[in-house]
Amino acid sequence: MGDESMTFLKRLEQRWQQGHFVCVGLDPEYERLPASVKEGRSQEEALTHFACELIDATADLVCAYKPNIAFYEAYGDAGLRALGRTIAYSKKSRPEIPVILDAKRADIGSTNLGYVSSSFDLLQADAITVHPYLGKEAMAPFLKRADKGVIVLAKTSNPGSGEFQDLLVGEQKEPLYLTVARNVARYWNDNGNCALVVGATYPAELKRVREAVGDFPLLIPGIGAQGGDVAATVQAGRDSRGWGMIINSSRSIIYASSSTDFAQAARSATAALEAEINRYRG
Ligand SMILES: O=C(O)c1cc(=O)[nH]c(=O)n1[C@@H]1O[C@H](COP(=O)(O)O)[C@@H](O)[C@H]1O
Repeated sequence: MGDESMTFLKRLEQRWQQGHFVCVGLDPEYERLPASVKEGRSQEEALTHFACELIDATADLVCAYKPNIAFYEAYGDAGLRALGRTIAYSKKSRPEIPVILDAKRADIGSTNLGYVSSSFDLLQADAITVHPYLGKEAMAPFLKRADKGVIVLAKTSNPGSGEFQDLLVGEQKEPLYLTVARNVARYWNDNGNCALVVGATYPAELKRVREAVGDFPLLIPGIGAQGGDVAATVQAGRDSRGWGMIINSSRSIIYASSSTDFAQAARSATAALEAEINRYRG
C-alpha cells in the first residue's frame, strides 16, 4: 500500500514491478460525459463522479493517473474544484498510485514558486509536467522538491513538434529534443526526481532518447486517439529492465463507451493496453 513518505519515482517503480505501465489520462470534457453521469448532477459533481468512477474501475491496472488541468480550467471554479476533489480521491483511495498533474508549467524562478505551491501543496499532485525553455536555473523551485516528479517535455507527440524540437543544435549538431533529454538526465536530476516526455508517435526519436538517457523514466503519450503504435513504442521505449515507461492514453480509455458501462469499458480498454504492452516488453 501507499506510504506518504514515498517519492514519486519509488511509487512508480513499485507499479512497474507489478507489471503496470498504463497511465490513464483524466481529460474529461463535460459535453462528452455519458448522459447517466450528467443526469441530476452539477457540472462539478459530474466531472468529479466521472473521474472517480474511472479511478475505481482501473486502479489495479495502472501505473499512474494524469489529469490535464486544461480540461478542468475550461469550467472555471467548478472545474478546478472537480480537479482538486479527483486528485484527493485518488490519493485517499489508492495512495500507492502516483498522480501526475499535466500542466506544462515553467516560468522564471520566483514565479515558479507559485506553480509549486498550487500543484504540489494545494492540489497535492505527486508530479507535474513542465517545459524546459527557461533552463535549469529557473526550474530550481520544482527540482528541489525531491519527493515530487518533474516531467520535462523533450519530444512531444503533436505533428508540428519538429519546428523547434528537431532543430540541430550545439557542437554535435544534434536535435534540440536530444539535448533537452541529455541535460535533464545529466544535470537537472540531482535529486533523482526528473523524467522526460517523448511522444509515442515518434518511435525513432523515442529510441534515440532511450539510448541517450539509459534507465530513466519516460512519460509516453500518444497511444490511442493520436495513433501511436504500441509495439514500436514499447520496443523503443523500454529500459534495460523492461521498465521506464509511463504509457499514457486518455480519450481511447475514458470514452471507450459513452453509455452507463463507461467505467467497465474503460477497465477493458486499460486491461487490453496493459496486455499488449506486456506482450512486447520482453
Ligand atoms: O505531457 C503530456 O502528457 C502530453 C505530451 C505530448 O507530447 N502529447 C500529449 O498528448 N500529451 C498529453 O497527453 C494526453 C493525450 O490524450 P489522448 O490523445 O486523448 O490520449 C493529453 O492530455 C495531452 O495534453
